Amino acid sequence: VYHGCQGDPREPPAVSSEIPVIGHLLGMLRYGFEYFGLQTADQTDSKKHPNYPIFSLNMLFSKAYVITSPALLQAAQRNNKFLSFDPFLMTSTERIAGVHSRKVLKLLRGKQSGGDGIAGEIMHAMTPTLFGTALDRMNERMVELLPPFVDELGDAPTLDLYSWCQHAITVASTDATYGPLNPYKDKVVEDAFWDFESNLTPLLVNILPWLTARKAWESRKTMISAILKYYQNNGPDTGSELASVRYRRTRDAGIGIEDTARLETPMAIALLSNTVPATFWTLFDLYSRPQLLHDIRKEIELNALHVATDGTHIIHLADLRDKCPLLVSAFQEILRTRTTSSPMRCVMKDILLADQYLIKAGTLLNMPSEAMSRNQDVWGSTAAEFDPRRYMKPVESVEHPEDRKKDPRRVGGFMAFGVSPIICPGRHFASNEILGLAAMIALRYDISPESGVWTPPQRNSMAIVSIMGPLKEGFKVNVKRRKEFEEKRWEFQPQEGKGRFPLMIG
Ligand code: HEM
Repeated sequence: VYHGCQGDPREPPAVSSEIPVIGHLLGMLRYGFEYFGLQTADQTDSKKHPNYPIFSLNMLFSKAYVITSPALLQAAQRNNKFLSFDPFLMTSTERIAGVHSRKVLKLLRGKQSGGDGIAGEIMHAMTPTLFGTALDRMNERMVELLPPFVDELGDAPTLDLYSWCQHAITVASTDATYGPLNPYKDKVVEDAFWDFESNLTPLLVNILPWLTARKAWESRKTMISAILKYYQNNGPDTGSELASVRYRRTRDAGIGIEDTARLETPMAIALLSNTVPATFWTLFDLYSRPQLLHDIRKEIELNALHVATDGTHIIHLADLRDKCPLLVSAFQEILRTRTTSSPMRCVMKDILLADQYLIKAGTLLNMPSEAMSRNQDVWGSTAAEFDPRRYMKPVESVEHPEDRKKDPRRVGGFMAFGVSPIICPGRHFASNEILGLAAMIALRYDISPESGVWTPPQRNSMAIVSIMGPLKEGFKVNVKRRKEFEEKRWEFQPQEGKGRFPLMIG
């Protein structure tokens, strides 16, 4: 528990809000975790947002420190054992998943907070299910499902590209995870999930949620009963290792089947809420740059497209990974420039960060990517620019000799998949899915915005857990089949043991 500001001169400087006392709290309710990033230095408004390496925000009953410098981010990483994610995990278990049993919450809570540490164990057990042969199996299923969606893309001349991404990714990702009895196969359950995910803020605020968060509350009920049915029909037996490991570990810990179903609701958030907007922005950022799109099409066509004797056009995923460095680099640049990742930890003990700044036990520590992703110490003088070749190794950039001097490793600045030691284990599955889809669409279709201009659409701040800028409304586009690839049969070919992408992590 934080006992108020002690006024220690070593504490980071406080930043005031326009509305006294409750301003920062209201800001968080309005903008979600993105609010912390909005407080960091901004070239257009440098007086209101002083360029401190760390500052504090008084939040009525608590205090949050916001780190904006990569050096202090690394200092925080060195003190990781005093920074905990557990309180957030428990809040999300209660408010998002809706688990209220004291006994179950104690089982799940971290050992350092007096619990049995089961939530941490389940998380730990998931990591190997998203690598190696388990990842191969999920990729195989996922890429079987995507081509029919891409085939249909050209059927209607105008469509909402965001809804299209949402439906295709939901079907392919949940089927690859849950198998033939996938509870999200039912469109009612799919729609319930997106109503739930897009309205999480009132659930988290938790004031009479059955009234104030009605949509999310009702949608969650629909999801839970579908997941329960999936368990009753032994769905995990025919699902991925990810689904069966989560089910088994939870049940083995002594948690009842209904609470196990509740605990499964946040899994769909991890699986979908970043991948969908990341797919949309990947398409948006490639199609809005005609020269880059042209270069990437050429790269894929030359290196990853194979034509079988019966004329089937096959995109090899391992070739996208190993032989299309521009595509992989541009994807990471899109993640760097679009992410609103803002890792948050609870401070468990007073820490003197970098021998200079005192951060006090019971406060929150936030590390918003807005500041880090654009920091010149990390990214050099082009930090503010979109450079699709930024991550290419020297040998890969024959056409661009100026890239030879670049060091592809950037410590402390790439935040899209989190910061060590909490790094997204689903990043390889997501990259296979997003890059496979983007590659096939790029070859087969021309896409232009219905409005005539690629103006970035508005984002939905109520979808508080997504860090990839989910949209508030859709984005209408015109789609035209490219002449050279009309009327062809298309497939993906995954390759055993080659599912991991060489991605940057923070
Ligand atoms: C482009 C897509 C994705 C992005 C940008 C992304 C991003 C992230 C980030 C930033 C974190 C760390 C959160 C924090 O520190 O507070 C995270 C954690 C996590 N992600 Fe992802 N993610 C993506 C896709 C996926 C997928 C497809 C899965 C599952 C198959 C997944 C599963 C997870 C899990 C389980 C964690 C928690 C890890 C832990 O606590 O140790 N993610 N992700």
